[in-house]
Amino acid sequence: MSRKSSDDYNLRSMSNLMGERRKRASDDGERSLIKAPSSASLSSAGPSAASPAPADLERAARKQFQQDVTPGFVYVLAVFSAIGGFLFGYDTGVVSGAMLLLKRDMNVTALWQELLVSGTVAAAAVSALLGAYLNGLFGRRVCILTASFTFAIGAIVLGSAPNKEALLVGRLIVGLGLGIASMTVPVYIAETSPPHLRGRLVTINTLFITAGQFTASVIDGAFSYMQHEGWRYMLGLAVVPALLQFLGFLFLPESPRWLIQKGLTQKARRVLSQIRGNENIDEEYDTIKSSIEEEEKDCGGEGPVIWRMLTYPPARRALIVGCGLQMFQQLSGINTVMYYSATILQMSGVRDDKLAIWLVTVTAFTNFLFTLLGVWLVERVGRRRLTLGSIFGTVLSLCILSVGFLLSAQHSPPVTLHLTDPTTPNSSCTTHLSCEPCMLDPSCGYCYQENSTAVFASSCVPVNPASTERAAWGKCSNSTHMPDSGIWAYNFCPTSYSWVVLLGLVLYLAFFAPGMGPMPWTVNSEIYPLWARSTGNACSAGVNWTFNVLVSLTFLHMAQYLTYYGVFFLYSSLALTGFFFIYGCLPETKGRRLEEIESLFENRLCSCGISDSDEDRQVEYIRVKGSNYHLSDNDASDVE
Ligand SMILES: O[C@H]1[C@H](O)[C@@H](O)[C@H](O)[C@@H](O)[C@H]1O
Repeated sequence: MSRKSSDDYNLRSMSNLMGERRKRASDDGERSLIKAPSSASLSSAGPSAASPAPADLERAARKQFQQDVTPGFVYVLAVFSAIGGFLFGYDTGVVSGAMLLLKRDMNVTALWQELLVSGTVAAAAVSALLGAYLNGLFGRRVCILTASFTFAIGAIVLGSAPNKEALLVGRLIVGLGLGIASMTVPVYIAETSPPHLRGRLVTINTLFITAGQFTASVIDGAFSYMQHEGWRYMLGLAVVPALLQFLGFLFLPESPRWLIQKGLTQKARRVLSQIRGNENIDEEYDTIKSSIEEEEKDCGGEGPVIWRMLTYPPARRALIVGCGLQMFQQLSGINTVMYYSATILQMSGVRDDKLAIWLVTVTAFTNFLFTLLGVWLVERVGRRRLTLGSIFGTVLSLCILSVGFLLSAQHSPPVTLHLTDPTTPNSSCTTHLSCEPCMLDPSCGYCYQENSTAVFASSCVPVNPASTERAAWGKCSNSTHMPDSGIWAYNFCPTSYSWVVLLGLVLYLAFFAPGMGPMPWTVNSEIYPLWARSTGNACSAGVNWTFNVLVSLTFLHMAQYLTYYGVFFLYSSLALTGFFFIYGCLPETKGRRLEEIESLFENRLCSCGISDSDEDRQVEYIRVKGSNYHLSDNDASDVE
């Protein structure tokens, strides 16, 4: 919707709203507080003694609205949709623990491990793009049903897989479901929520992603005690939430916006009344309808949606912002931290593998807990401030992580015994002089003794090709630890600076999780006009999955060339670039109707736009019941 029509609409809707409010106020004895100003007074006169200050109006109306026009049904919709987020987190999180057991039960080589882990993410990237087409054609509800059905089939295939080829098929099926769910669920929640709750409800989806990751880590821990076939339960259990979502969605409605777009207006009205409870839906219905009609005139254009988006400046700017946010989310290294937190924890002195697995649940829980903080903050501080604060803290904590790794590297213990085994004469391990380069070489590990008073002999030896849990030969090759056997450090070095790394890890999650974790999904669900919403979300979700796989697959290789501190420093520079991008491009969308958000991307000098720009300062909106009215400059100065 253009700025002008949005303002006209705001005037109209505010007058209607005030009429309604006055009626209600007389019942409540609130007549003295809420009066209906005329359109003229709304746009020209400042508040007088007869009309209360806009801030009071807003407060009273918001209170009233929250009391009686937020039916619980929107929460039911959000929670059932967010099971898609839970499955996203569960399926991406559970595989690391399942892999440990699979390596024992089936002969999975390193290549197959990589295929099983990244096959899902790659399939998700492709199916997220496909999801745009399905969403436009069949609607959000059918897409969510398809995704949950696909998850359920994938889980059954995985749980009963007779060989690794079947496992790969199952992982690919799960990936197809993931891609569709990840792009549809935020859109569905955004389209069914009232504006004042939209941010919070969409953020619940990311909360469920992190809850899925946490649950996966607990299930991994619990089934790691099972000698055989524990992986079947780990991978197969996803069928339960998938079926729950499928059954739930059989009874839940389609998005009213999609229905109106398809001309199913009677049905759309029914759904709107159902999800808005006792609220008058005429105004919302009219806004959606007129914005769709206007969109068809203004940006109907010719050709595929992605082409129309690229050639229509507001949609193109929104696409840049949406994809940029998703890219910087992944470039900040979240999934490296999630996947390699066991290694980071081992560096801090946790040697016991079982304990390390359980401590991963602590990392996942911290991520969950701070995402919860994001759910609480998003409607209080807004998307823009939350994202900026979050990425700034992320940059700082990545620097702390980097410094921790640097200190550990500088004080890396030396290799004192250079041994060569006749069976591996050409091993690169003998060339490393300290633990740091030895650890970074994937074919070697560091074997040492702790607190030894004898002449301390530590060596860099090849890893056992059958299991990274022990050395190929020497003191660390015993699977049962003898009193005089050494400590096998694969992927980590003993260090006394682990507390700096741990501090960095905790701060990282505390800053990343409330903002950079959920906001890219939340913002993407609201910045595109309806005609471009599915395609915009599909592209940005595709970007998220693509960078997810790129960053997590390259971590170990990059660490070999740049060392750990180099990689984390690189992530922090990328996150800093993200900070400037967000500062320059992300407008505030809090409290605005989906139909008016498009105007935030119009006529900007910068390729994107800032909400607090001079232009926006002249046009202040008071949000009452999710509707806005347009104030003159005088009035704007009175807004709290
Ligand atoms: O927003 C989510 C969330 O923060 C997860 O923890 C992360 O693993 C995902 O990649 C990300 O998209």
